[in-house]
Amino acid sequence: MNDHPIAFIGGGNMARSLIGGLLAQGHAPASIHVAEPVPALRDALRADFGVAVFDDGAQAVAGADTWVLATKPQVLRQVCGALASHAQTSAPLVVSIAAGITAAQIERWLGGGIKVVRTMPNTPALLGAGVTGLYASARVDTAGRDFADRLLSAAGKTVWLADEAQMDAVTAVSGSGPAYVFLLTEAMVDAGITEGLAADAARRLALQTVLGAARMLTESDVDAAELRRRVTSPNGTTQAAIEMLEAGGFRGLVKAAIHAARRRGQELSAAND
Ligand SMILES: NC(=O)C1=CN([C@@H]2O[C@H](COP(=O)(O)OP(=O)(O)OC[C@H]3O[C@@H](n4cnc5c(N)ncnc54)[C@H](O)[C@@H]3O)[C@@H](O)[C@H]2O)C=CC1
Ligand SMILES: O=C(O)[C@@H]1CCC=N1
Repeated sequence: MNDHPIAFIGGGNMARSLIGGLLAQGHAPASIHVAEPVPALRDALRADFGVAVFDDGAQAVAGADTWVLATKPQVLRQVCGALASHAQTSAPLVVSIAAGITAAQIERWLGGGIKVVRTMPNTPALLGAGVTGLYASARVDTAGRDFADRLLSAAGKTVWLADEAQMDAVTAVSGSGPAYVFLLTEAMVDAGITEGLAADAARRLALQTVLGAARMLTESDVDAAELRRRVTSPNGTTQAAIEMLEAGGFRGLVKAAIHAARRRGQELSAAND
């Protein structure tokens, strides 16, 4: 797929992460076209990646048989409307990364009869350490699914879903998920400073702890609950901390947060239809 032309519509943060992954996989920069209205972002894309940049979507999709929709959900209807006649002519495989917006909405906005793969990557894609949930609409054949899988594999792991209704839950767990880990890290650093550590020491201790814990989670067969138990000595320091988190409703709060994110995904679909 390395010279297979791909058009990105939107050249913001996530598009940059995916483009970085494609280039690391050996994709030819000249075969990546990006439509991005902000001149400074276009300049940065050209300078950083050597990709072909355009201020107009129609120019970017010319000759590309895969389109990646990477704008905010709020502008996607308008973006698709402007590209509908091109979609009808060239019948591309359309891969969306937009939160909330359904495959059926995209297909309708592009004039109908279009192959759409709806995906939800996350920002560790920048390091090739992301994870993406994917759902293919019925029109997408095996070759289209394989292509989408390879495209998103450049950003990390892939998880296919048979039921599109689950995509908002994917968004809530892994799409938004890095922010939860960052918030926990911020809170750990702040608390360390409150307990008397220098800011730099608190930061280094917290960051390496998150990295080490993530590696233990992903590099061993032991589940999170058992790993937690192994840190928690009876009547020890961890037990004191965990009891405080449980008493404060930590698990319920995480559930409520993820539910709120899933609901917002559904609202984005309805509000931008
Ligand atoms: N940031 C994240 O962690 C994740 C974001 N997403 C989804 O990715 C999409 C993009 O998000 P970000 O990259 O964070 O946003 P962003 O704001 O960094 O990028 C969107 C880009 O689209 C450009 N744009 C606006 N109108 C356009 C048009 N008519 N044609 C072409 N480009 C246009 C904007 O100038 C901007 O650079 C969103 O739909 C979001 O739901 C998905 C997974 C994770
Ligand atoms: O916050 C958002 O809406 C996007 C989708 C997942 C991560 N960022």
